[in-house]
Amino acid sequence: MNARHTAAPSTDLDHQREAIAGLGHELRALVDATVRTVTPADVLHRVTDEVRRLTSQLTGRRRTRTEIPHVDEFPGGIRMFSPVTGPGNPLAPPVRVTPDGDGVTGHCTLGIAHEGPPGYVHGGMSAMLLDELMGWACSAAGTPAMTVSLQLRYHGPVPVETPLRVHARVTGTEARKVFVTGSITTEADGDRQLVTAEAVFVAPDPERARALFPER
Ligand SMILES: CCCCCCCCCC(=O)SCCNC(=O)CCNC(=O)[C@H](O)C(C)(C)COP(=O)(O)OP(=O)(O)OC[C@H]1O[C@@H](n2cnc3c(N)ncnc32)[C@H](O)[C@@H]1OP(=O)(O)O
Repeated sequence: MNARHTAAPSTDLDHQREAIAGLGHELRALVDATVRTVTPADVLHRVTDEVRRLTSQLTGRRRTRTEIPHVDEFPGGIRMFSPVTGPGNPLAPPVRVTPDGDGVTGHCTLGIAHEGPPGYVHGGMSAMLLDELMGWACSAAGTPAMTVSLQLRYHGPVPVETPLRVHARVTGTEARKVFVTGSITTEADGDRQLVTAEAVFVAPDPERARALFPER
């Protein structure tokens, strides 16, 4: 799991993002502990009551389904609650994305919460990582777009608790269509592609984009 971000906040927005990331970090630790524990039922009941009590403290206004969080930059920027890159989402590893020469690279370590076969990553999780990174590659190329087709090949199992590298790059465009490839390797063996992907993304036409994202 990624280390908690500890840089000093400089604005209210940074302060809010810092707080969101802090809660996300602790919740990821809770999720990890939850899927590993062999503690007896009476302890689980006690913890369940405590978690229910904590959840009830997250009161006040909740954002609506289509509302873009004020801490985000959409499209193509910060997504605090993304299930892949969002530091505030306990479902996210989270993946740290960096631009590279010909696309984008994501770095993450998945835990037992993301397991499919024992000790290895769930295939759907690999698909989610690649889909997201390929979306970032589209944005990095100046064309924010949505997946219309995603084809994956699983060449070898992806280990959990192992630093991973997810790479994605745009290989071509045709009007609003963007063609993208991606791969997952371990950080230790960047030459051995464990999963590869080919995808077509489409940049929605402006009218469709307004209908899909009314609060953008
Ligand atoms: C905007 C940025 C948002 C970024 C967020 C992060 C994304 C992370 C990745 C995702 O998870 S995206 C979520 C999963 N994807 C979807 O939910 C998309 C569902 N599909 C749609 O909503 C519409 O297809 C879409 C808005 C993407 C496009 O609708 P449009 O009405 O704007 O496009 P249209 O249907 O006219 O198709 C445009 C071109 O794409 C082609 N196309 C459509 N579906 C295709 C397909 N499946 N395979 C190949 N090509 C396809 C279509 O033939 C056409 O080609 P031509 O221009 O050559 O005629």
